Amino acid sequence: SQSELGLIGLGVMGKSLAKNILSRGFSLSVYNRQVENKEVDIAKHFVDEQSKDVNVLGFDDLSSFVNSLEKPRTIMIMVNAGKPIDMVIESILPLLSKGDCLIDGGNSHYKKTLEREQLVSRSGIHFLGTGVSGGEEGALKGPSIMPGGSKEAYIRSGKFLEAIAARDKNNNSCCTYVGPEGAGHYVKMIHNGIEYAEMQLLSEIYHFLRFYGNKSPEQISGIFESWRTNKKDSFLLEITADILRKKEGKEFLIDKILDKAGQKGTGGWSTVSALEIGMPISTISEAVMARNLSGMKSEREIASEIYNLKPSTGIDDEEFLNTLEKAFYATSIINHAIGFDLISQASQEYQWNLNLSEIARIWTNGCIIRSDLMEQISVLFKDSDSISLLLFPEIVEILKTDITTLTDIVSIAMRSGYSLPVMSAATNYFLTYTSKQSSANMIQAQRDYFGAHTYQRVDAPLTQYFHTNWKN
Ligand SMILES: O=C(O)[C@H](O)[C@@H](O)[C@H](O)[C@H](O)COP(=O)(O)O
Repeated sequence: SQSELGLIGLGVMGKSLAKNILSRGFSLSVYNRQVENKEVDIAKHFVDEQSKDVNVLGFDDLSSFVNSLEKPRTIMIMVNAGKPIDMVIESILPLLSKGDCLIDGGNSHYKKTLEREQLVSRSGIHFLGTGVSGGEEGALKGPSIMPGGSKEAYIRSGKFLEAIAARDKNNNSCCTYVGPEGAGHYVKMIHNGIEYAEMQLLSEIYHFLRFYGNKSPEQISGIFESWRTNKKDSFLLEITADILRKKEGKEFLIDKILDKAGQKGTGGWSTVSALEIGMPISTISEAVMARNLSGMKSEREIASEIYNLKPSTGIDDEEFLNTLEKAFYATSIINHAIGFDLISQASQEYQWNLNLSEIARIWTNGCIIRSDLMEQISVLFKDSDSISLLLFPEIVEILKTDITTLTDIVSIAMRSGYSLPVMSAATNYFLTYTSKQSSANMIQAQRDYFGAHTYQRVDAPLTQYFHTNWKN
């Protein structure tokens, strides 16, 4: 008998997803190309590993793989983003029939996804550019899934994705049709942007508590564990507290890890997208810049010798820790607001008609940024998703009081010689976002002074632009 679903690419995510699919009772064909100088037939090896009661076929030949699938075919492609996905499409397209559907589950760039969708649709093939979040464990037990592309394809193939996805608190699937074209991969990209900033926020707070607060990793783990209560829990807070308890012999593993952060691009792409559509993205771009700066390890070592700055340590009493906890949560809210504002703006820019409440709902479980805050965001956007998160009364109530915790912690850190890139970016963003009068009138004057770029006036119709001969 033929398989209901096909999966190409048995890497970390592909293998876990394949096991997830089999655990839901679907019949599955898996394909993995023969890797040079590797004896093992990866697909055959995967099949041998599975228990006998699952329905799986393994192939290292693409046409036998395609012929093993029920028509119209649905094939998930789990290979690295970029060239590998184009190579798979190129080799499989001639083997497919009209109405078949390809699902790209990698971290592909949303503009490439649009190109690929247009390419395969010329052969009558459907394409779903699909964000999959949750890492290895999420892929196995239930990730958050963000499919975008042809609605028709989703109507037919979405059932597989909805079945393997995580469940939200009402037991609904954390998978929904996000929108047309590259909307699925766009939303996954911003998911990763928010993820970058949340990770950086926890990292800079860990570092501040470690060196300003003179706390051991274990003590900091305890503090983060305490923050997980009273509806402020998140997957990233949970794993960070876990990481800080990990020992190698008597030593903490965190102290053995080199402070040079890697990245595969989605945070940077989010920043480029914000620049393209003219939106602020400061918490996310600062997180990307912090990774770039961390990469300059040897130069930082030279600079630290030359400048020999001595960051001071401070009093980290109960009050300080309470203030820090509030500042952490306030920064996280501002970071999420920035991410959702960008999604909302992109939705208008590209006419994708994205549903922010549904996007937040499928991010309440399975994905890396799942959190109690995301539950609240999903509910808030249900009422209206045309305003910023920062304008909902429930959020105003929190930030109106807690803005002082941000300015307190950031100023203590700055005075003591510690950088808090994401927390200070959030503070700067919020102070400007909440000020009727910004400093941009001076920018307009300077631009007009040296470049006659003209300016609008507060006392004239906004349709009129003025130029001043500043020298006279
Ligand atoms: O949602 C997820 O499951 C992760 O975000 C996943 O997509 C991956 O781990 C990122 O690629 C990490 O991104 P960097 O390698 O850029 O940190």
